Amino acid sequence: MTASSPVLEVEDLSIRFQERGRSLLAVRNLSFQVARGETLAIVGESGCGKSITALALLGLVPPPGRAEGKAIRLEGRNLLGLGPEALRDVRGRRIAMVFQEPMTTLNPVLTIGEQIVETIRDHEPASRREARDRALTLLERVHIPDPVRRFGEHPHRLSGGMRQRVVIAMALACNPAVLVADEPTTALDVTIQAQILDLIDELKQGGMGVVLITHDLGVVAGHAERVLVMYAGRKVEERAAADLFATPLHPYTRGLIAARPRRRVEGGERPRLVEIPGTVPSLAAMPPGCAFAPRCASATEDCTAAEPPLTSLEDGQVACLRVGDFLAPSHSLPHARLA
Ligand SMILES: Nc1ncnc2c1ncn2[C@@H]1O[C@H](COP(=O)(O)OP(=O)(O)OP(=O)(O)O)[C@@H](O)[C@H]1O
Repeated sequence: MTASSPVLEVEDLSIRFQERGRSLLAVRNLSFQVARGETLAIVGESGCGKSITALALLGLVPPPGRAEGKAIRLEGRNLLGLGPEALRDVRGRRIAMVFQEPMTTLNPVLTIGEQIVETIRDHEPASRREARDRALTLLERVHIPDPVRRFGEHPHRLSGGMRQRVVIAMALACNPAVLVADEPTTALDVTIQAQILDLIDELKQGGMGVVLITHDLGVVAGHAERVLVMYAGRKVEERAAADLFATPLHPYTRGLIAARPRRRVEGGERPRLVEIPGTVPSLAAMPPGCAFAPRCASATEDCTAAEPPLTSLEDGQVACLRVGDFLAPSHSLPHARLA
């Protein structure tokens, strides 16, 4: 593999669960790539398959659920089909994950320092002293003030934002090639959210690829180069972030953008939040054709007849039968043209 090849390549990933004797696909035929130093945001409402995709990247789909397909290639190595030992070795060392709630990762009875030292020594033959020095450097890297004092403190002494910084420090302990962050800021207040996202931006300057999972498109703006929109387990649009915000193509993406909470402009009214009507269908009751059709104001009869294929654009992909109409010259969509 070369320096310019993607650090992570997912090819035709499906995730299967068994429920009451039925086999259900929570994720279907998902493909994407992440380059070095790039953030790919995966967005969609609750239940669209974002978290289970994140878990699959780390080989953590809870059994009897199963990830299947062609490849989850990390630095050129296919993780699909690796045994539990080999996966455990890759996890933490080459790919690491940060969850929404830091206390799910932190052990309340160990000090911050002990936990980072343990993480380092789990993966590398470092002496206690070396691991301690590296832990202190990591605390500095994630901008924890007074790291020597914090090293000896327990997690409950820290604020939510500081705890999330510690979790990120642990994720970085072995210099992973890819960081998967699943709603890393949802539990935090708005100012702290921005600081954590800025920190992730800073860390990826070193070449780490980032997969940022969120239901909130507001989080994505300014913090992701590309955006993949999922609906009912499927990719429905993938574009460069700037293009997606300027000219969203899939009606679901447009709905998510309209539903995005926005701040009030000084002196003005808070922009109205437009909810997408209806809810994400359950896996056991997928509607025929396009899964979004029952909630879509643009849907026609054709949309319920067959599932729309994922169409390539010059700058990405979209799965909507009506995309040709949205791309017509009267629709001023300057960046998007069919490839
Ligand atoms: N262990 C499991 N067993 C059966 N089905 C599951 C399991 N985990 C997830 N699913 C199903 O997979 C689908 C996708 O769930 P997932 O949690 O990935 O969605 P999400 O978009 O991340 O939503 P959220 O933001 O609420 O986590 C859902 O329909 C869910 O019911």
